[in-house]
Amino acid sequence: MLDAPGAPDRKIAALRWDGERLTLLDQTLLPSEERWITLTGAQDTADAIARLAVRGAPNIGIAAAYGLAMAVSVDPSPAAVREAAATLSGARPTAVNLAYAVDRVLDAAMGAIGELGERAAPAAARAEAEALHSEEYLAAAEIARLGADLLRGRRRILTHCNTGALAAPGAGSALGVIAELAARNPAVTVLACETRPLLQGARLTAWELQRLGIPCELVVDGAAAGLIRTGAVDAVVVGCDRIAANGDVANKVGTYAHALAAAAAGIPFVVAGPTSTLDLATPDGDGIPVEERHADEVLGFGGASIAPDGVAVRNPAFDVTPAELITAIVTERGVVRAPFGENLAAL
Ligand SMILES: CSC[C@H]1O[C@H](OP(=O)(O)O)[C@H](O)[C@@H]1O
Repeated sequence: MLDAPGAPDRKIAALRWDGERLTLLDQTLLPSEERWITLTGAQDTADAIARLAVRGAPNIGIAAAYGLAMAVSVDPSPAAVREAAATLSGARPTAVNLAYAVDRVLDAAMGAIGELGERAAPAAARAEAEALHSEEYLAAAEIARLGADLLRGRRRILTHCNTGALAAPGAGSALGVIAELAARNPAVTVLACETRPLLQGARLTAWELQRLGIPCELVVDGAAAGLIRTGAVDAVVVGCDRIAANGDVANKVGTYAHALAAAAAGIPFVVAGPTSTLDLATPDGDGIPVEERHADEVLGFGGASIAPDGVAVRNPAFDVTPAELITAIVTERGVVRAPFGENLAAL
């Protein structure tokens, strides 16, 4: 099985599709265990997205697309198709890729039903999901190329959360840029922020970079600003979960702090992501829904409690970085700079 229809098999893939079933590398178990799970439809796929067994904006969308395609194969009636789409769309609120992907497959299924009847819906839904997967695979390669061109000569790169093959097809988004930069310049090194509370940086990015053979130093999130201030970082490169029409970007919580530090230090702060993450219907960052996750994620990890019983918790999973702090947004259609509003609309 390949990680994308027609794509060359890769060492790391977060999900695989065999034409009928979606299998996921359960990312909640990494790096200690590599366990693949097989899904059957909308509910188990939505559950996997909600608990971050599969995660990362593009891969959330692709998983949901295949989850809907599997559901349509079971029951292609319009009511069942719409219910399955709603189940999947409700899995997580921030990454616009989820709604984008579900809407594409839903439209394909409903269009087939309208034109040819319910029996045509499964093939139409499957084809749309596979088309999206292939598009995202190709987008990742172009983002890596354009991002590495942009950052030519930058060596010490700080990144946040996980944006590699575990988050998006192919080489990923921001980590794909970093991998291409490292392929062109062996002196490239990465400062990977651990990314509390679910530790996507410590558990996933460090794991990916080790497998890619790219030097990486793991840092606690709170160390990033000081390292940037003292000149230890040449550029910050991060992913995105939703880009508003004015260029404000929602990304993993902690990203805004890195943007502030980068601006204060005068180094580039670069966002990388496919245009499936662009939400021109949302005027600015204030309109982006920021997922608030369960307090337990903050109160402990791996079964160990790290806070007193009864303490109150806030656990926003994302924050919004204003466009004025962003040097450039690297998409597969080109590198976008300020004025972001008109330049994003022109993509
Ligand atoms: C390539 S998109 C990766 C993006 O998604 C992550 O969030 P989560 O791990 O909660 O899915 C994070 O915001 C990354 O930048």
